[in-house]
Amino acid sequence: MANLSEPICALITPPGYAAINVVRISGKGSIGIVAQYIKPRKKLLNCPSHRVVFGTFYSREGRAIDQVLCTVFRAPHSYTGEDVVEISSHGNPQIASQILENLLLDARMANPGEFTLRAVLNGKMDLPQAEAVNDLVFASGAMAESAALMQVQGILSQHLQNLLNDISETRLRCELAIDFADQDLPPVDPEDLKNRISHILKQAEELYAEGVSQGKYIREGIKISLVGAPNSGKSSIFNAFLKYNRAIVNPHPGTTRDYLEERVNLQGYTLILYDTAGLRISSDEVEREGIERTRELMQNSDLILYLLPVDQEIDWKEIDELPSEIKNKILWVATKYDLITPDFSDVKNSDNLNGHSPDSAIPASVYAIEGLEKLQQAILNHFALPQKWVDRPLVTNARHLAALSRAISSLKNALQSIDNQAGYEFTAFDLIAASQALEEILGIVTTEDLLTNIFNNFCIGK
Ligand SMILES: Nc1nc2c(c(=O)[nH]1)N(C=O)[C@@H](CNc1ccc(C(=O)N[C@@H](CCC(=O)O)C(=O)O)cc1)CN2
Ligand SMILES: Nc1nc2c(ncn2[C@@H]2O[C@H](COP(=O)(O)OP(=O)(O)OP(=O)(O)O)[C@@H](O)[C@H]2O)c(=O)[nH]1
Ligand SMILES: [Mg+2]
Repeated sequence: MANLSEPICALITPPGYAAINVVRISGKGSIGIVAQYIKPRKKLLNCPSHRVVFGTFYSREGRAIDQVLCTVFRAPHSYTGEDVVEISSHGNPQIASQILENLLLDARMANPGEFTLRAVLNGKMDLPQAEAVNDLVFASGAMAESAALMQVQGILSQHLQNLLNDISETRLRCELAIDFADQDLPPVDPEDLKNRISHILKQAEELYAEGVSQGKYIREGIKISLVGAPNSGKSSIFNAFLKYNRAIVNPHPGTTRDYLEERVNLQGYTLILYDTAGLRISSDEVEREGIERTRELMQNSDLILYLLPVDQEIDWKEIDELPSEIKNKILWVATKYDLITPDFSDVKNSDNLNGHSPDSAIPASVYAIEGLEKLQQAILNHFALPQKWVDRPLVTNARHLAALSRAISSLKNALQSIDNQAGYEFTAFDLIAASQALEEILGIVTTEDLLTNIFNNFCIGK
């Protein structure tokens, strides 16, 4: 790993013209490095932490480059835990480049995520907090933002730490039973041990279940494909969700051939919508390829909106032949419902479909006022997602979920070992394995590979 505390610098605002640009330098001697270029020099050198100095930045040859504000953070009281200076200049990219060029005489360019990596290595934050910093930067909706912020604030870490403490205490009891088995101590009560482990297991399982059913959708968005017979109104619904005419809509069946993908925000959630080629037996080679892609998309979607237009005969054979794992993620939608009634305020699901649709079909129309409202609500209800914001520990990250799942297996083994009267060594062993899995999430045990992997996905300057 690169020399910790060696000064690193980067532009931390987007490159280009702006009101202000900010260049950050962190590491040993950062304040002195910047002071070489700033007048009044002494004022910067003597500046206490968390203060701002107004001055002029001069190039090494002595040419004035810009009037700047330097914000000083003194180790360990900074984002990275090192000495940090942030130099705000007028937002001309050439000015920022010149500032950076001068700093690069004594510092090197920061790698992606390197400031945050240092924050982790200097104990300013743990790994889930650092990962959440990146999630926060790339969050695509209010829900993802609130979940990431919870994690940045350490709410998830604290919860995991509590679980770790409970596991440790339980393990200690097992070890006492092993070490002092031959002494005259009150014997360890297996029921008490089981209760303790069950309690930990329950919390871990809840965290996992919520992570799988909500966390992933919050962080990565919900993949929803629009499928149905040709002309069932897929592209129209797609456009209505996007609020612009992205896809071609036409009375001619078979209009959409390849699928289209677009992201749209729904009440703070990101929906990744796919408009697809209509499902039907076709002799046209291009259309057949499109239909094949639709089938693949259905496999990969979190939810399928299967459109059943109220004015067409429905091909039940096509639907019956769908495999059950596909059927399980279908929401039936009765499209073009305005042809039955233009007023959506009092329609119930499924009424008036002439027996064409399953009972639970949701009425929808792109031509009626509020014609999509029931559908949008049904989508959110389907995932039982939080309505306002995330206000409790939530696992959103695949790495965390995988480790949590291993912790759960080990806790189950620990319970089993008590039931089997295998000996408390085995229980203690399983509890250690559970702890290790949780410690992996927190980054208590890490490898350079893991860190490189995580921080490579960050942007420069973070
Ligand atoms: N200008 C600027 N804005 C920013 C950041 C930054 O680094 N610079 N941040 C990051 O990218 C985020 C804020 N994160 C930060 C976290 C800790 C400290 C800090 O100075 N911590 C000290 C003092 C804490 C205190 O006074 O309570 C410490 O931990 O000791 C600064 C920024 C978002 N906004
Ligand atoms: N009355 C009514 N007509 C609709 C509605 N939605 C779509 N249509 C009409 O139905 C026809 C087909 O719409 P599309 O959105 O192109 O249907 P599609 O499922 O994408 O069709 P393909 O791409 O050919 O499979 C068009 O003439 C639309 O104007 C609706 O809500 N109400
Ligand atoms: Mg279409």
